[in-house]
Order: sequence, then structure tokens, then C-alpha cells
Amino acid sequence: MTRGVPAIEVTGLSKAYGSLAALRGVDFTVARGEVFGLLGPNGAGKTTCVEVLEGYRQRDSGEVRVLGRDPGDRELRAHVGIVLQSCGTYPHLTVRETVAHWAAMYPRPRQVNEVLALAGLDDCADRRARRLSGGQARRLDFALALVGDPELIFLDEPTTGFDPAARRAAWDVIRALRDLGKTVLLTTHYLDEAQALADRVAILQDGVILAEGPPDQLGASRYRVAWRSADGTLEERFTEDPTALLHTLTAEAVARGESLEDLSVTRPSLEDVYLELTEAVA
Ligand SMILES: Nc1ncnc2c1ncn2[C@@H]1O[C@H](COP(=O)(O)OP(=O)(O)OP(=O)(O)O)[C@@H](O)[C@H]1O
Repeated sequence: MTRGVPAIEVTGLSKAYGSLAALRGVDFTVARGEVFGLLGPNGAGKTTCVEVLEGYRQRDSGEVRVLGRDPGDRELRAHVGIVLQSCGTYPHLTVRETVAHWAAMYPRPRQVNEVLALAGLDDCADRRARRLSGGQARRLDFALALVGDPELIFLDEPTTGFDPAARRAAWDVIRALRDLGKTVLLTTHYLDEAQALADRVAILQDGVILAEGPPDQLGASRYRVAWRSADGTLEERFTEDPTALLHTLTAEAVARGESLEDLSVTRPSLEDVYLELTEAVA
């Protein structure tokens, strides 16, 4: 559908619930084939934003294009996958039957066996939906979002409540989607998840985007230089120019006849940047 345009384009998106401004002029673009992470504390506006993009919620103002179309366009439905929370399953159907049932609703579905493999459901394909574990049920939710072979997939907190093994399995599904060239918009509270999966992230707070970029580069302009002083105290400085700072620090230490023990230069992690930005605004 409409090649050559970004998967998602959002400009000046605003949405209020009564007097509460949930989104206040949000702008971002997601390229085709990108995994984009929307991060932010509770109440930041992530779900509101995703629901506007999914066409479930009306915006108050702003421009929104999903695969080049307005989110309300019915044509989009066959091209967009939405992971609902166990809404599409009948307890008495097996996993395979459930996927086949959903496949029949799409014009060009993926092969049922392929979807089962992609979602890591091979081993429980013949199990009835009511007998699935929480993690397996979530994988079935994924499978149902994939069966129509969508170009764009929305994942709202896809691994909340998962045990570590189920999370890793879900990550593998998301990576497999990226390898297939799909675009994924993911909201998550887990910063390691965003770091592991997202090509780019946006940090949202109180309806405003505070920062946007590749997870490794969000705080790239500020480096942390740390060392242990002669009396054993851990010292740290933040700088945009670690070369100059190291030059000064090491020259001063040499002049004093000391060495800088445990000297390290590190980039802040996504978690450091997230906490710094969201706490500064809170
Ligand atoms: N239907 C609604 N009616 C009134 N207020 C709402 C409604 N839905 C969300 N809100 C409010 O809008 C703000 C943004 O909520 P939203 O669910 O979009 O945030 P979120 O970032 O997804 O939060 P969480 O991480 O907790 O899921 C919050 O203050 C929330 O209480």
C-alpha cells in the first residue's frame, strides 16, 4: 500500500480528555521497516497516541498518516496488525484452528504453518486455547496480528507480565518481523527491551516528546568520566568533550604525582537518559 511514503507520519498531534491534555503537539516519523519504540512513564500518552494511529481514537488536531492514509481509512485494516490481549480467541478451538479461522478473514493471509512457526507456537499448535499458559496465549495474540501479513504492526506493551523466557521468545518474534521487512511500533516500560529491539525511540512525557533517536545515541553528546581519587572517593564528571577533559584530568594528576585509579569513559545508557529526562520534567 502507498509505497515510498513513511510508515507513520505524525505532525502536531494533540488530544485532550476534557481538560486533561494527553498529547500536546507530538511529531514523529517512522520509516518503513523500522522498529520504533515509544517510551514514557505511566500516563505519558503512549496508548492514546497508538490508539489514534490505530484509528480507534479521534484526534483533536494535527496531521497523522499511516501507510500514507488517514488512520480512519478502512482500506488500512488489511495492512495493519494490532496485537489485542486475548480478545480474538475461542477457548475450545486449538491454536492452529484459531489462526486458520482468522486467516480466512484476510485477502492475502500468511500460511497458517508459517505463522505458527513465526510466533513460536509449533509445539502447542494442537492445544486448545483455554489450556495455554500466559506466555503461549500472548504468542497466539501475536500470531493473530501477523496472519493477515500486515506491513505495519502495533505492539502496545507486548511483554508486560512475561517471565524472562517468554520475553526473550517475544523479542525473537519481533526480530523475525523486522527481518521480514515489517514496520513495528512498540510501546514499552522496559528500557532494556527498547534498547534491544528498537532502531529508534521517542521518550514521551505529559503528552510531549522529550527526546528522539537511536537508543544508543540519545545521550551520545554527554559522556561520563569517572575515576577514584587518591583518598578512594569515586569522582565523576559529565562532558561533551571527553578528550579535552581527560587531557586536563590526567595532566593535573601527573603533576600531583598521582594516578587516576579506575578511570573510565562511558556513554549514558538509555535508562540513564530516560531517568534524567523524565525526572527533570516531573
Ligand atoms: N478514556 C480516557 N478518559 C479520560 N482520560 C484518559 C482516558 N484515557 C487516558 N486518559 C488519561 O490520559 C493520559 C494519558 O493516558 P495514556 O493511557 O495514553 O498514557 P500511557 O502513556 O499509555 O500510560 P501507561 O503507561 O500507564 O499505559 C493519562 O493522564 C490518562 O489518565
